[in-house]
Amino acid sequence: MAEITVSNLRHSYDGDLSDPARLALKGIDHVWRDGGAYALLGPSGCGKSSMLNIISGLVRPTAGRVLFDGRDVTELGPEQRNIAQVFQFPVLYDTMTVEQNLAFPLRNRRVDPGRITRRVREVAEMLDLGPMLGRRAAGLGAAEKQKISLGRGLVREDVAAILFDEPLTVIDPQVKFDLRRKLRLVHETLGLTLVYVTHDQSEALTFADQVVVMSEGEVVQVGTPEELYERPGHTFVGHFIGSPGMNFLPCALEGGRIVFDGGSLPAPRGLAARPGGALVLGIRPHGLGPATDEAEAVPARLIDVEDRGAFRIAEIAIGGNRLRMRVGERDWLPADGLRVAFRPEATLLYANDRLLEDAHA
Ligand SMILES: Nc1ncnc2c1ncn2[C@@H]1O[C@H](COP(=O)(O)OP(=O)(O)OP(=O)(O)O)[C@@H](O)[C@H]1O
Repeated sequence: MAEITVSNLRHSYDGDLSDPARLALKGIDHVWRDGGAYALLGPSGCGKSSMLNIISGLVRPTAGRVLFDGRDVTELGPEQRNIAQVFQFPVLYDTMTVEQNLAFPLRNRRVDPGRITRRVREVAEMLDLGPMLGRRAAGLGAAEKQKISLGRGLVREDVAAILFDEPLTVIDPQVKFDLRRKLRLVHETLGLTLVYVTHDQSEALTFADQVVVMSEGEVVQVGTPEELYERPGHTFVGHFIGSPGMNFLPCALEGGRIVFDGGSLPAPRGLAARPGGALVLGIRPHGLGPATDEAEAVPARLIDVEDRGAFRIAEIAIGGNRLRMRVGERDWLPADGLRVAFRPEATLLYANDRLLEDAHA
């Protein structure tokens, strides 16, 4: 396994770098640590597959460098990079048995037969493929076939990293959950560097130690699932992660207070300089609650309440702002005279979409 560094990576599919807005990748610097379990998360078209294909060597970046353990591999093709890649749809040989399919990447590299048998059994065991090693792939269902594809990615011990490009899209939800758990287990057992591409936040958050969030050709935040949830570094992350996403209120700092349409709150103590650029207050639905005896509360109007089983999501209006507030099943929500408290540690400020790091109340 290797540490993979991408440095000032820019990519345009027509080779023209003159218009930054049109680039598939807009100057990315990132280090994929050796042995890390990463998710690469972002909406369709944000550049995830481009990044993955540049790491594996399937696509050459228009500008920038790719380093494996400090060695520049930018000009090398996929076969010289030693990367395993698992795609959305199963890639295997229908006429071969499960065992032959799993062994194929090793036989191809003339690995010692004894080692092949051991490794194939080990990986088959981890993926629950042991009982079907002798069966032909042709007769198996989509989930089994994709498990074999995953297994073919995992059997090689010499790879720099294993890249998964939305590998569970064709799998039904229950099996998906199971396979994700297995992949985590495989990661813990084998200590491989895994990069898992997905546009599904729950997949990313349950799989990865570190989530790399991309938007419009840029990496907007790298962090643990908890960091992304509790302290989104960018308004895009607040909006994209969480269901429902973060609430945002345009605001200004005046006389030591954050002032927004419909109310105000004390300004964060740590805020040294007055930030420039468009300022917004961000707060997760669980950072809001009906005020009990809080001195600082903001008048709000209840619009609607949605039952989500163990909790409810209330839609409220504060001035001209619409917000979502998470409330317990038994919390009392008055139709008139509702006052809402903002949990200070969940109240974050963003200038030009970037979190002001020292800025919570
Ligand atoms: N082969 C290609 N030729 C031209 N443009 C491309 C090509 N592949 C991707 N693009 C463009 O590059 C941008 C990034 O696409 P990319 O496939 O990397 O994003 P993605 O996040 O993986 O999206 P998806 O989840 O839909 O695959 C998009 O604007 C896309 O249209």
